[in-house]
Amino acid sequence: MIRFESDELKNLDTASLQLLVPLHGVLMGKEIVDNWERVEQFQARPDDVLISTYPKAGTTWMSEIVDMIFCDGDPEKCRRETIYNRVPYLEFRIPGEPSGVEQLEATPSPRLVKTHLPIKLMPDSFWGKNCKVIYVARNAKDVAVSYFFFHKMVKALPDPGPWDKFLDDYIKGDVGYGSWYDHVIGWWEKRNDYRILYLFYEDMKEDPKREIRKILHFLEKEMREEVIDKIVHHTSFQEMKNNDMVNYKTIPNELMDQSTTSFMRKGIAGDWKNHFTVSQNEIFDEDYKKKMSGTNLHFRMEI
Ligand SMILES: Nc1ncnc2c1ncn2[C@@H]1O[C@H](COP(=O)(O)OS(=O)(=O)O)[C@@H](OP(=O)(O)O)[C@H]1O
Repeated sequence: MIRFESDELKNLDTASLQLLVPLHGVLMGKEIVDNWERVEQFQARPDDVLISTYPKAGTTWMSEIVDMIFCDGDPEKCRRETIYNRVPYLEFRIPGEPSGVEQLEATPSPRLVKTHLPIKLMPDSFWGKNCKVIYVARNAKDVAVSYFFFHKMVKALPDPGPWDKFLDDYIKGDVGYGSWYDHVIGWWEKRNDYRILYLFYEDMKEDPKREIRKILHFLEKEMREEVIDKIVHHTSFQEMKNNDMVNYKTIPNELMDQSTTSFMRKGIAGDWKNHFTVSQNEIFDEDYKKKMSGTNLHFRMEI
């Protein structure tokens, strides 16, 4: 279990964690890259369920929904542990704590696994074992804003600088996990080759019950109406914001400083309109049109 209590971690200079290095052309945290062999050779199990997203697209939300399903809709069972111990983060690595791979190796089946890896970096074992994957995609502009605030909060990420600079880096894919475009398109193109359920954050906001039904169908599970309603309630933004087992408040301030902005920040579709200037939006839209021109993948920028 990750407790963020080790002496090694307490004495760590967080600046050493902020370095991004390319891995097969994708910028990633150096700690992840240093541990890459273990990730690449990870042994999936056939009943693993993988939750995959580009950062800030709704991973924690989906993780809580799927764990609620696995716990037959019992919120008390979900409160047994923090989300990062219930749904280990495959490529996670921080000195002094078990890595995501180590955590997963010690987790009994059926396991829920979190990843932000682009599909081209996925360990082969997930495909060999025909694992089910739930992918959540969120519109590029809201992800940019959420990722910017996340960089300000998380001391293991590089200082994002001012918003204008961060947006520029993000458009170019010069951020951790690389280009949003490569990520959402890469997973979209393979959605019919493997058992992938491709969902959208905006659809979940619009009608969470409808999307939870899709998840239940995909996981071949049935639930009574009132249990589904309970899951919708327990995984609403307000409930999750106040739930210390999912809002990351258990992480020490030195690693994640939530004093100015919270992990559960706004939880809406369309917040980008409060942050993009008219000119930033024009530049973004022009670049977006080019990069998305070859795909039939469509996003709603607001609902
Ligand atoms: N229940 C619920 N409903 C709606 N929105 C929610 C919910 N839970 C988390 N969130 C919002 O998701 C954003 C965090 O994304 P991730 O969980 O993918 O972050 S991470 O990449 O795993 O760090 C972050 O988005 P922003 O508020 O826009 O920053 C969270 O607020």
